Amino acid sequence: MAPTLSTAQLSNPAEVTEFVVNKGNGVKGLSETGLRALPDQYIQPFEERLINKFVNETDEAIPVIDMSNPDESKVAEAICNAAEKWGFFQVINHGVPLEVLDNVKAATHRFFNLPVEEKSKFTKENSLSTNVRFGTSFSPRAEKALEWKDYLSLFFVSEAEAEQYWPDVCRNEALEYMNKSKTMVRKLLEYLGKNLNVKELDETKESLFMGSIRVNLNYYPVCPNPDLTVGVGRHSDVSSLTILLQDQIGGLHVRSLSSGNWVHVPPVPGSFVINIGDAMQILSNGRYKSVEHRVLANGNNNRISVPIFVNPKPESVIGPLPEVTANGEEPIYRDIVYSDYVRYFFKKAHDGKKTVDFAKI
Ligand SMILES: O=C(O)CCC(=O)C(=O)O
Ligand SMILES: [Fe+2]
Repeated sequence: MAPTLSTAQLSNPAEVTEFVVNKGNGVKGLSETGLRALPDQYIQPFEERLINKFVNETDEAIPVIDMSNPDESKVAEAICNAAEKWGFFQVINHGVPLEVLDNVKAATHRFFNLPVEEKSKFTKENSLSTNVRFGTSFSPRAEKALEWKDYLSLFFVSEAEAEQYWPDVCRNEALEYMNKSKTMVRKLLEYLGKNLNVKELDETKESLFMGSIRVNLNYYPVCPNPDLTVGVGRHSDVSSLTILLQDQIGGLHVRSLSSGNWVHVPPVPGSFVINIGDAMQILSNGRYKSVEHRVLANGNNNRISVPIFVNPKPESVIGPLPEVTANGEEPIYRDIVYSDYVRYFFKKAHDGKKTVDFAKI
């Protein structure tokens, strides 16, 4: 049965927070009450809502790269160019079986369609593992305005840990998705690394670029006033690389480095959206760009996405790679323990590109 909230409860911010955040109904539960107006705490400041003035006025588009091109040097060149000029690109014919993508999308719907009693077993308060977290918005306690999104975050430690703690309805599909994507991730990192004079992805480099992995299942339910809020606010990712699977609904926008316009990332069936994260921007001494992006709320459709955040190991020290600074290039970032960087990111609300300044010299 759909959850209910009275009109009086809906206009009381404390009651809404109790229902969405503490009781674990999420914005999906809120959306399913059939509410007609956006509760106040989801109303974003005016400047965060202006996106529609900028989109559709641009014919810019992020590159779509066919990874099956037999001329591998062309693929590598296109990827490195996109990483420098856009920080974002899409890949097709990437070698990850389409069935694996369909299965993880179906598993995402299965998880979010569970009754609230089941999902709330995985909230911060209830989850038996700190590596498994069902939540809403980005950081509800730090944010002045909330985001219209629920998520399940799965930090991979081991198959055994996942077996014990990840939700049954999506565990195998999320693991399969993560494992089957690794060959492609390695390829991308090899191409990006070679262009930085990193000769091979040995154990040390693997641990630095892809030493830890987090899979998120994101759910953006239908929103009563999508123009007043956001699905995800402006931010850049703290990963080295993010691999994103989106469904056919659309709504992800990327800030063009050359024009400042917000550019829509159109859903391309069977593709991945790839973006450079802050860790890679730091490791490459600013050569590869971790770019601002955001997701619009949608008034007509529910949307899901499934990012894989490919990260350094939490205990890794990241800073400009010696291969990059060997030729005398001045480092623009200091060395920093990756987990300190991530902690700083999660301590505050989404605020565009500001996190990376934390590592600036
Ligand atoms: O859902 C999307 O398209 C993007 C989500 C995102 O940017 C994130 O989870 O960091
Ligand atoms: Fe992101």
